[in-house]
Amino acid sequence: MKHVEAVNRLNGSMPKIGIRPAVDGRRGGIRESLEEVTMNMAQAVAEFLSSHLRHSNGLPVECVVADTCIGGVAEAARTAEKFARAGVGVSITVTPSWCYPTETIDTDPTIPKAIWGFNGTERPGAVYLAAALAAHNQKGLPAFSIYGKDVQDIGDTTITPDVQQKLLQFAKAGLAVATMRGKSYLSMGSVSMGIAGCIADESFFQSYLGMRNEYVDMTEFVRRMELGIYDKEEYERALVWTKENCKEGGDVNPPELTRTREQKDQDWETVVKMTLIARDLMIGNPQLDGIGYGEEALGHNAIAAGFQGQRAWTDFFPNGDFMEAILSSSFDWNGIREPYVIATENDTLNGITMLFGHLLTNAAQIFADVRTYWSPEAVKRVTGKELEGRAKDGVIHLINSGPAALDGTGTQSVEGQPAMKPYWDITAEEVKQSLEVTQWCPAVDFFRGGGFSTDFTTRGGMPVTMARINLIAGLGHVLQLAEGYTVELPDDVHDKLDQRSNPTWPTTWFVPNLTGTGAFKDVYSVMYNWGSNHGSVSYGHIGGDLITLASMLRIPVSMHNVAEERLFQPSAWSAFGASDRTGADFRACDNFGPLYGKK
Ligand SMILES: C[C@H](O)[C@@H](O)[C@@H](O)C(=O)CO
Ligand SMILES: [Mn+2]
Repeated sequence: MKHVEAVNRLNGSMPKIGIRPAVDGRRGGIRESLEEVTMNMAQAVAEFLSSHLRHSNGLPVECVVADTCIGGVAEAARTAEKFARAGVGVSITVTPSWCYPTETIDTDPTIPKAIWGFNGTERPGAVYLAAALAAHNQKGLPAFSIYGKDVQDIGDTTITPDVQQKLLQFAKAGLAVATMRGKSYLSMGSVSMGIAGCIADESFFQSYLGMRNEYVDMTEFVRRMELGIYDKEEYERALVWTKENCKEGGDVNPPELTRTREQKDQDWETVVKMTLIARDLMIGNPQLDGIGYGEEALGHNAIAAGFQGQRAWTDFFPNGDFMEAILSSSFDWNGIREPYVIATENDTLNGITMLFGHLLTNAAQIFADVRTYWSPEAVKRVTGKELEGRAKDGVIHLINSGPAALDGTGTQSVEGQPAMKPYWDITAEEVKQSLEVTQWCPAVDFFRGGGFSTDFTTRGGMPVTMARINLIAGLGHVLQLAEGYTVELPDDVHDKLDQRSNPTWPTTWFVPNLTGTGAFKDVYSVMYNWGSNHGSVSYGHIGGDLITLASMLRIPVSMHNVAEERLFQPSAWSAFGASDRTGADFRACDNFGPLYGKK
């Protein structure tokens, strides 16, 4: 299976990182002595970031360095102009020396910004850092502070590990902010079964994310299927691939609800067409121009989407599970490629959480219902077995029909452990294995129109982060997250518990890392404090990255289990209460307000 080449699927070029070497503007010795050291520092950061980061579509991350050191306002303005022309979406100012703060800082309010003030003392880089941050804070332009732990010698261009970690955490989150800006969330359908998260809150998308909302009625799928508005060649190829690679699972329906072989064969054709159509709706497809559908060829510039499905569609047509699962996965009949971000039930808030996770990890996400907390006692009662190992204090059952990416099987690995990787690191063998352990079961009674649900169980031992954005009247949007691990239960225990829920759906057994207090007192408390029916699961312990991203967007984080050392928010946040970081986050987000407009 080939890797699909890195391409930008959406309009607009990928955002760049702008590096700003700030210098003491005084001539006659001082500036001259600093020019080279400062520019070297900028080059070192540019080199470091572009060699460590890639965009989620696989394209390299490019850095743009200012033409000259920035000693005052004229050079700051020239740099801003260069950055605007180059498409810079994130800025990092670096300096080993004192400079004039208000003259040299980046004042573009919508660009996430950081300052690395070199920890040396031959020249006062940290004094500038503190004064420049004070200026940012005074002017309402929150910025991130990067200050190495150990003193270095002037001229030393090494980036110490603590500085590297901060640069990466900042840059990844900043690029996510810049990447989603100007893109769309496409609602295919509207509100599914009364789930409030499906109601697109346009002011959130516009003011907080800088995104547009686009909408299509689900009848658009019918029109495109009936009029043949899809690429017929691709459809034939997709159907052959699907028949060869997607194993139909057992039908658990009672005889009166079992669909005939003929109906099922037709359902396969429909779900494959739906997949092509949803993707074309999101990003367009030049092939459609060739068959006379120029407007459809353009798509909705959607970086994320959701499909209402239930019930308006699924009462009559096959469900969206195949479409959602395949698009959310890192491959299809065209090869191994970037996953699409698709929320089942058009839960926009979970869809955006998936987008955050995708842009931060570059990998696929698992969308799931947060369905059941199983205490050790309840498991014992039902199965007669004790939970053991990581599962010993109870587990949370994540399970939903729909878009759990097949990457969620855990058949990819990093150093022998299950993982979900960026598409360019995934091997053909890993894809094959994920298809082998997945069955596509005829949909159950919820879905009168048939369809096929993905059934697999996630391998245990994968470090993951479950997250979710919630909307609270009067407060606004808040993010919650829990870092933890997937676990595997012994087959007999798994089967008993799975049978009680829906054995035709994908299961992830999740155990959060506990801190012993608050929402992380025990596994039950995590379930109890979850803000909605859905969660999005990302590979890795990315809580720190999510918190950094949320702070850039001014979305407070209400619940997390991330150690203090990994929290990295704009420097102003500490002015809102340094000993109560969660409360400070709420106050700071409220104070500065959304990046792109009014609350
Ligand atoms: C099939 C059912 O309607 C499920 O889809 C339902 O339990 C949900 O997923 C609700 O989020
Ligand atoms: Mn659901």
